[in-house]
Amino acid sequence: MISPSRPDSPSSSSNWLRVLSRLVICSTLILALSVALKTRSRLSLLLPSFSSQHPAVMSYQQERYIAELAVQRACLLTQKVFFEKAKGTVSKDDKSPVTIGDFGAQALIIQAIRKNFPNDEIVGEEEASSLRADKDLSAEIWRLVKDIKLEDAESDKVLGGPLPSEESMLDIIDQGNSAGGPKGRIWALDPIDGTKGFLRGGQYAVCLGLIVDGDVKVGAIGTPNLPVDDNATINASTGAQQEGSSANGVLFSAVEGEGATSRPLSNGTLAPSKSISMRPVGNIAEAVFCEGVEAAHSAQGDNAAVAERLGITAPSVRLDSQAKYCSIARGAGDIYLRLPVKKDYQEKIWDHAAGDILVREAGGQVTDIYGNRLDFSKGRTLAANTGVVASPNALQDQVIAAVKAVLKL
Ligand SMILES: Nc1ncnc2c1ncn2[C@@H]1O[C@H](COP(=O)(O)O)[C@@H](O)[C@H]1OP(=O)(O)O
Ligand SMILES: [Mg+2]
Ligand SMILES: [Mg+2]
Ligand SMILES: [Mg+2]
Repeated sequence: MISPSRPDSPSSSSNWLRVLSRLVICSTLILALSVALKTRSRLSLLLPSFSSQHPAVMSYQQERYIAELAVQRACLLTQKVFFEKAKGTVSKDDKSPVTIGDFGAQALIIQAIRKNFPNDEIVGEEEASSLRADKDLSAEIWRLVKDIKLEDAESDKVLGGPLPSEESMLDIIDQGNSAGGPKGRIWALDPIDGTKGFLRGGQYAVCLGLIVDGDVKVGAIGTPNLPVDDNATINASTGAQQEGSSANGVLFSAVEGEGATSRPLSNGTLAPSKSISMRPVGNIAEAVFCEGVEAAHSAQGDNAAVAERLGITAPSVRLDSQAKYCSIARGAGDIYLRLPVKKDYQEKIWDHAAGDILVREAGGQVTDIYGNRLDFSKGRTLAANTGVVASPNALQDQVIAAVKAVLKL
């Protein structure tokens, strides 16, 4: 027969022990929870810098903001050069205006990256050795750079304010010397993309992309001479007819998984943005090509053969620079073809990084002529790719099939 247990029996004291140990576990859990909550609220106060090391927390919002603001400030410089010095110089065979704009814009943008993301690497198109050898040119660029600031003092401070000296400007230009590669955070910078367009008085772009572990995550492109109106007719010679006109000047940006936006360029804080997307095209024969102006940069005869194969009859929109990516991303044109002229030309990462994410986030695909995604992990060039084909998701397979047929791939 089993006797009933008494309060002082061994089984009753083990009950007490169990209750006590539960109490200890509960209070430890409560303590751990409160420490975690406090740490989280402290992190959220530090979020801008925290997110740069832990992108999942805030998906590159700070990077996008700095990229947009830095590109906007650099556009103040390029436009100053464009209106004061560049327009029409192509006929005089004087390339120095674009050189001034290139170096000046690269200095201003790298300064902003260094200030906000000091551990990141930068692949910039320009390097300062030729400038160190040309004291007059260096002094001229410094005179321009030192006076460029956003009208809003706070925004300007975020980018690091004015550079301290001409020497520091040269040093900073050289910090775009990263070899690129498959690991880490690498900014790809083209301070003026489409130098020919710039000199022609037409389209050019200031382009900045952030590549993380070989994939583009953030892009910002300033196109001072593109019309603000998405539906305005554009061609190679559409430019900023008048200095200070509010009809032209657009800032595009995109973050992976967050869509693409555009806003008018401004002199101070960022203007309100709107979301952009590629145009839905039901019948591919109704699509419009966006192509380069320079015959040396893409094979225009092959482009025409692809258009014919797809039944496209509308004339191509011809533009210099990554303004082509921007145009198709906002539905001002549908398909961007850059078919190779020379087999051995390797495209540069700064010529495509920002455009790649912009189009992908606007509902398109960007591949090479074989239909492979652009591979930004190979160093300073797209060594694994040949040519570029970009179009809305629904059309890409058809376009690639036509490209392969024309190029006999
Ligand atoms: N031989 C070439 N093939 C393809 N692209 C080139 C070639 N030479 C220069 N580029 C780059 O092509 C881009 C502009 O071409 P497009 O306007 O036809 O798209 C620019 O990035 C330009 O450099 P840069 O940045 O120095 O202007
Ligand atoms: Mg370029
Ligand atoms: Mg360039
Ligand atoms: Mg160049």
